[in-house]
Amino acid sequence: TRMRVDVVSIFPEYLAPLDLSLIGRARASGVLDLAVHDLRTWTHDVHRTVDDTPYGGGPGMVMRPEPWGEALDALVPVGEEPPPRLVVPSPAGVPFRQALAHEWAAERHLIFACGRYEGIDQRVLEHAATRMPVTEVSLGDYVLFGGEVAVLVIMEAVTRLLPGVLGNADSLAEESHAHGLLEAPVYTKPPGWRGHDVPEILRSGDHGRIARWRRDEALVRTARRRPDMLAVLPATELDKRDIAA
Ligand SMILES: N#Cc1c(-c2ccc3ccn(Cc4cccnc4)c3c2)n[nH]c1N
Repeated sequence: TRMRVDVVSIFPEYLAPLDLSLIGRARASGVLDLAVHDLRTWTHDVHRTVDDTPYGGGPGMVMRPEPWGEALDALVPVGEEPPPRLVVPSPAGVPFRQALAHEWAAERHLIFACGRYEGIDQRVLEHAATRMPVTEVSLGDYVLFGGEVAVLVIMEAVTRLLPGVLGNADSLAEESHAHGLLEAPVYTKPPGWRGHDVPEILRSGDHGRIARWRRDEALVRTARRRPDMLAVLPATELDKRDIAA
């Protein structure tokens, strides 16, 4: 197996979609070995308590350190080399981008800690960092209830980069953010649909002109929707299309 992934959550059923489609296939092909664990496995009281009131006051509850400590002890064999990476989705995390997906696709073992409530006691991450690399990561500037949906997103972005998971590797090459621009629009049959026609050029068979048309469309879209992405393009890319302002 190329990659082992452990996910710990108090809502393990939230991760059920990881059994489907591409990720299901990656698991079946043996390239990905995924296990989802219920954090309450590592509680010992009759109520299986995972949360408590926050020191310093404030609203909501905080996830207790003890169950997380025992969960990580159970999931990280002593002396595992290289150590797994612990990924903790959090509103306070570093932005999750394609570069991180590529980095994490090269890991042998990932452990995802799904927080809920107001988050996980920070000492869990501090202690884990003495044994393994730890990354707090955020999907974006909006507030979710917990880390589970972030793990679904991260797992999709990472798994599709594993060898043999994507059917035709070409679609990797063309994907957005690979050439630093947004994707050009895509079309398929019928050529005319509800009065909307496919751009003639795409049906011309002139592959040179089609490639140019797609790049122009990608640049226009990027300039309109994500000017921030253009700011970081190497100048040569802009010069090529002489759209430098
Ligand atoms: N990744 C990611 C996230 C989260 C996220 C992730 C984990 C947890 C665990 C608990 N919460 C709720 C919560 C805690 C503190 C303040 N506000 C909300 C989470 C939110 N929100 N937005 C993102 N992009």
